[in-house]
Amino acid sequence: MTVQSAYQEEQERLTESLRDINAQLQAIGPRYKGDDFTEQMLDLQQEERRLRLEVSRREPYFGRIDFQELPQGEQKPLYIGKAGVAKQGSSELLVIDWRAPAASLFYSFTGGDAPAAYDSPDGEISGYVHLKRNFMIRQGEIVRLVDSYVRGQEEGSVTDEFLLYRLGENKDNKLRDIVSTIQGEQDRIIRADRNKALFIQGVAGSGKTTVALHRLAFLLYQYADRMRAERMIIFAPNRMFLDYISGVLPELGVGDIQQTTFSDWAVELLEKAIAVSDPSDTMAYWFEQRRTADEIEHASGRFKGSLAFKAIVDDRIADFEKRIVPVTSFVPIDGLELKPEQMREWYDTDYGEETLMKKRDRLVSRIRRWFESELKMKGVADKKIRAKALAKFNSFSKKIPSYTTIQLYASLFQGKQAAASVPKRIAVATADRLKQGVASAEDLAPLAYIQLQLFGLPKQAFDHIVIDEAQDYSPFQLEVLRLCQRTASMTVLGDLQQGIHAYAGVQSWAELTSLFDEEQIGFYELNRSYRSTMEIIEFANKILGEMTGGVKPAVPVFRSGDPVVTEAVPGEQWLDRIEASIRDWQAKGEYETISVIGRTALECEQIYHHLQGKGFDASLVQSKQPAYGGGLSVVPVYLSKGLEFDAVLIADAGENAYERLDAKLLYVGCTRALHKLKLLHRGKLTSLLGGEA
Ligand SMILES: Nc1ncnc2c1ncn2[C@@H]1O[C@H](COP(=O)(O)OP(=O)(O)OP(=O)(O)O)[C@@H](O)[C@H]1O
Repeated sequence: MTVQSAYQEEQERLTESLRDINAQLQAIGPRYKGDDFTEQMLDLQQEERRLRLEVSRREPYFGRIDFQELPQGEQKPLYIGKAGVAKQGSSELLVIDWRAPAASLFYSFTGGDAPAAYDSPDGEISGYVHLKRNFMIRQGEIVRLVDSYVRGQEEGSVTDEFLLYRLGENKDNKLRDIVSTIQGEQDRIIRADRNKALFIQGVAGSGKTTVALHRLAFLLYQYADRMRAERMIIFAPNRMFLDYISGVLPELGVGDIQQTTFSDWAVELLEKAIAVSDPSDTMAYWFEQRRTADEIEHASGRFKGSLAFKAIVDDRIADFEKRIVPVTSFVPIDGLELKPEQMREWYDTDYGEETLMKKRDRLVSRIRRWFESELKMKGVADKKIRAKALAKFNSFSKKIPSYTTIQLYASLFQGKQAAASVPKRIAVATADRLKQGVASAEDLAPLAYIQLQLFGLPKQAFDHIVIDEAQDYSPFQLEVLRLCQRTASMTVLGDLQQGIHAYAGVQSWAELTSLFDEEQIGFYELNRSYRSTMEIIEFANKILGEMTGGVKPAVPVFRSGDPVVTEAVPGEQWLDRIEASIRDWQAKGEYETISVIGRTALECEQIYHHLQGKGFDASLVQSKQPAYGGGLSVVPVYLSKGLEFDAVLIADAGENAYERLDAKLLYVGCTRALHKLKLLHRGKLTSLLGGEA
């Protein structure tokens, strides 16, 4: 078949499919507004269906795979879209959902004449793939049609033409879904076993964030009866990043998943009993001035995030628990005695799995009930005696220790015990802070942990947790989240090579995986980078050189672009040359998003004001920012993590800006670029890049 006739045939089928979808949409009645519960439920279902059809109307499908099931099946075309659609009034499928078992073939098939297979609820199904076709459909028209595999042609291998086309596009201010071009190694993660803690080490631009979001959509589809969106949660590094990723799930037809930062979540769990210090202060401390390797190694965040510190917290909690059950008898009136053995028995046997403060409060209530009923049985009616007994109860119960989370945490930094277990400078700084009712980000994991031990989780446990940029998490943080689940079902993703928050995060995945039993873990690596051109990736890989920490360097997709340029600039011309580069790029009109990435917030302010003064419509990204608006932005390098831009200008890659310890920072900055990367440097180029004058 010629390309022309294939196109015509597909266009006819598309028009027919759209007619069907439109007819189904029109047949949906108005929304129900009454009070009847059953009707309301039906209305919700209908509304969901309407939304699915709306998604389909925009782009009914993006792929087709022709499959012939063995041993005797017929060759059938399967059209794959974001939502499955049946023909009107029939069970025959016009489009199958990308998450359906058969659709996995579209992603996993790598070519060749041998039979391919996919897992279905009825077991493995194998057969021959005859055709793999990609479409791009806009406003009811096929604007692009690419056959990436035709059986019997081109040595039978799948080509990447469609992927390359998609990767070559410009980006705006939001991350997008990738359903039409998910790659085999990504698909394996998306469809991986539900009951596992999946750890994903993925190089910059390998699609980690995107894959995690698609995985959520898959889990909700596949385990609709067991997993609920409201019981899923995504942890991202900051609110700007949350805004950046906020478009993907709705595009995939998924709503209601909680999206938060660890800090916001912990403050909520602590019922806002404590304020959190401004994260920009921490950022400023670590990134605006030079810090030594020793300072990083001995940072209080590393100490408080460690399992060794968790053991100290556990000891403190155990000590509290040991003191809950009184060791002396309670004697409210002469001749009436409640022995400690009895109280111990109640505590140990009756309150089972309750949290500590609940057990403590129940014990106190029980003691009160005991003496009240004893007095009644003994017929003690004298008001004076009763009042005296009550006073005795009050003083007895006061001796049973009681803590708020913050009190218990604060007690770790006071007294002799603290001196023995917590370094003095950390104890003093933390105690001072807590006295003022303020916690720092590093206090939140232990505080949340204590809260869970004392009072428990107020809401339902999570069905699934996604943690993005997990290399910046401490083992203690992950342990806290692990406790909020019934079974380990997590997607934990990150890149050790981008571990720029070394003062708080981990240096190896083992620090996090060791929290789980071996059989609970799945470990995946993503080494192909989809974001940047080959030139940019090869350039960025050089920055890390040998210091890869056991992580394989990023492998580019074969997408070539402009060479990376480094340019020396005299100090006095620096701002003008930044301006000239941007002007040049904007004049070409090739890029939608451009970022000037500076080393510090101070440097960025300077650049931003200069650009503003010259009439540029730029935005300055700051750490508390709730959203990133796209266009031209000026971003401190440490805030650029997770984002991407069509063109990136590293404002100053001089030796003074990036020393050896800053390799990961510069790597993060360079790997934000999709198509164009240029580095200016005042003075000598950083030795990370060869150090030329
Ligand atoms: N299979 C794919 N098809 C098309 N685009 C893809 C694919 N995988 C990833 N991308 C694109 O690559 C870019 C990087 O993806 P993403 O931000 O999810 O990667 P990441 O691994 O989280 O990156 P980083 O760690 O550098 O922040 C995005 O623009 C995404 O759309």
